Amino acid sequence: MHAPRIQLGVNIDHIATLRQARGTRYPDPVQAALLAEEAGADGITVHLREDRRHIQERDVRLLAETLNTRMNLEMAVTEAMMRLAEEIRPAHVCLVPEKREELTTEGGLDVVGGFAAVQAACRRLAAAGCEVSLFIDPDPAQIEAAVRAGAPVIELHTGAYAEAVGQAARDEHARIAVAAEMALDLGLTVNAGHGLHYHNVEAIAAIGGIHELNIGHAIIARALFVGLKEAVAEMKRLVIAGQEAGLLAALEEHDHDHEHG
Ligand SMILES: CC(=O)[C@@H](O)[C@H](O)COP(=O)(O)O
Ligand SMILES: NCC(=O)COP(=O)(O)O
Repeated sequence: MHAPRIQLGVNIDHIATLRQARGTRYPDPVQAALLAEEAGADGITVHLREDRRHIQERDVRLLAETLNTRMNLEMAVTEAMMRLAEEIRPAHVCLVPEKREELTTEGGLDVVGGFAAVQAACRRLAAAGCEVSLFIDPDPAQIEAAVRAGAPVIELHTGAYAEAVGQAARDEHARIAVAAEMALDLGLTVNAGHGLHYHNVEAIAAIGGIHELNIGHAIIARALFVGLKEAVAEMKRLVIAGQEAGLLAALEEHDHDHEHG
């Protein structure tokens, strides 16, 4: 059974969080991005938040001129962000919900509730040459709305899975797997991310057909102890191992059905 190798997008927001805490020039997210690429990152993700708590507009502009892979710009659907994306034209734009008071992105984008605005944003970004992704919960209604809005890609929010334990984690994993299958059947490219770390990532990578995982916080945290290149390389090994385990399980299931069916 052949499948394209799963991609790892490294989110470097948390490098900028450390810099912004003191208002220094270091650590530099651009330097981090280049090291992550050298260590095997397939793309670099940045979330330019409205409150500018980590990544700054200048970082996005510098990255656009420096990256050797591709930028995935996460942003809210606001007119100011739309204009910036249309000017910079990142390879990928992921539309995300944003609340100023949140610690981190709490839920997925409500494509159903904000349909007209999301659809208009998808059209504008596609016209600017960006591949648009919608960061949504693993919810059939949101997936169906993403297709209607014209987004070719979704990123399934794995935060609830990452926070759950025991049976609840297994239930959240099943929700993501069912959502991924539905989205693939509808012709979408399926990415996933948020809260993934070295102990919970393989089970998500094992879900059939996932194209890319975007991971930041855990990689940057691990980099404190092993260095950024090693932290990225370790995560990449786990992601690929997870995908291979998933493919093997699918093959065994197929053989079993064939023999007994
Ligand atoms: C949308 C998403 O999941 C990431 O961009 C994540 O939100 C980054 O971290 P912060 O939530 O700390 O900005
Ligand atoms: N879209 C998810 C992302 O970019 C990384 O989120 P996290 O790993 O920092 O939680």
